[in-house]
Amino acid sequence: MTDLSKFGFNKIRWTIFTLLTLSFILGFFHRFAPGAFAEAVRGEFHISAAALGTLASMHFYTYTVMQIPSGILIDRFGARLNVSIGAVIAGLGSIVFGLAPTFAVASLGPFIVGLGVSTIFVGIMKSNSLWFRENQYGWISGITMLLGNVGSVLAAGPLAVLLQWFSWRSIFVVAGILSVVLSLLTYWLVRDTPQEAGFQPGKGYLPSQGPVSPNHWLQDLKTVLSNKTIGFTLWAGVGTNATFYAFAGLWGIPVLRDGFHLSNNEASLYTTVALAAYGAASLAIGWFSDKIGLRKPLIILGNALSSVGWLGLALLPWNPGWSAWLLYLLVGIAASQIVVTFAVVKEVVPSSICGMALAFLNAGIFLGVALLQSCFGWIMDLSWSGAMANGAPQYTFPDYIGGLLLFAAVSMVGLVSSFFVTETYCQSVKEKAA
Ligand SMILES: NCCCC[C@H](N)C(=O)NCC(=O)O
Repeated sequence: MTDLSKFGFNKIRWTIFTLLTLSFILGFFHRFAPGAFAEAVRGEFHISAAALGTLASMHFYTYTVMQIPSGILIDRFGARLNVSIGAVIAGLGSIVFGLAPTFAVASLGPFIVGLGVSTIFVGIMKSNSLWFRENQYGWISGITMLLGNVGSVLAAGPLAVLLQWFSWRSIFVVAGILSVVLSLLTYWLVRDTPQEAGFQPGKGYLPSQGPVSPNHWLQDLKTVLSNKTIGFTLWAGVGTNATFYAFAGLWGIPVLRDGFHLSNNEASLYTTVALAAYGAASLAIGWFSDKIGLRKPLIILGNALSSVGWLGLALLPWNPGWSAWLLYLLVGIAASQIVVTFAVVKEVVPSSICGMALAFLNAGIFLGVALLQSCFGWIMDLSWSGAMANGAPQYTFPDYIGGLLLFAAVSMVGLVSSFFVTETYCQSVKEKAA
């Protein structure tokens, strides 16, 4: 084995990080593209809005269901193999969607894409845990989240512009080909561990690396599921991050439109800026947590800010303008707490099974978003006056208060849970000898 220099080490790890991040960003393209291309796709297949919603949601179903299996596979066989295979599958799904002759075949596209991209986020987080030192994990997770978030912004505006020159079909086929190319590059250039890339252990700049777990995966899964801190961090993450995603992704715009008569464009500015603040705060909170060597106070602070934000949105007499900006930014910034939450989850289990633990938290947040979005709508319908216009129900601000109070309650449960999270001092538990 050759002992390469620190410069060589940095070059290899940033190449790995860049390749995995590009796949992550492409994953965001696949997640948000059906929204950007909604009218074009609907027009071509002559389908209703509900059918389009079902088509887009296929991605989320397979993605969520596949999180824990992906974590298990990544812990066993590494990020390189799993992300390479995942990116090829995602690419094929995108090509199937782009070439689909019928709506039934098109529905298969997001299903296959969701299956493929389900390996990417856990793959990158696991790879980060093996290529970056423990006291850099918050910072590198923050950069990962920030770049993913950039992907979601890119997927909205620039996609709509691309559609002026190219058909949605050709854009999906090209995205599919790009995924396949990224998969080949990942297989060629990514290495699961510094040792695999030829670095000798014992150098100061090398992160320590645990062995592959000797246990049956079911036993490791039991270890993850029975870890109390993981349970508490999940509640804390749902209280901040799932509530925010449920709001920014669905209810944050209609509440301004129905409650204050803002146009769609004016209202969407608030959620876009809140998402941008979330991305920037993710980087800051990860860096700050590593710097002070603490995780728990930031988890508590995130849930406290989130609770105040949701209570403010439900009960204060806010209006579009500075008070709305303040409250939207507050819940967005509080949601960045998820970076520290992911770091704790990685640190309270041996590194050999951290893929599974990260996947469990991610799946829980996805499920939380889906459930919270539905419950919010269901609560709105309970208070709805029955007013209709052009065949659609008409809501007013008071109809949104129940949903906002629900989010406040979930954040407060998260706040209580966050006090029970174990402080890791930014260090992983040690691997037990096999
Ligand atoms: N519907 C979005 C939920 C986001 C959950 C989590 N904060 C996250 O960013 N996960 C990364 C991923 O895309 O899997």
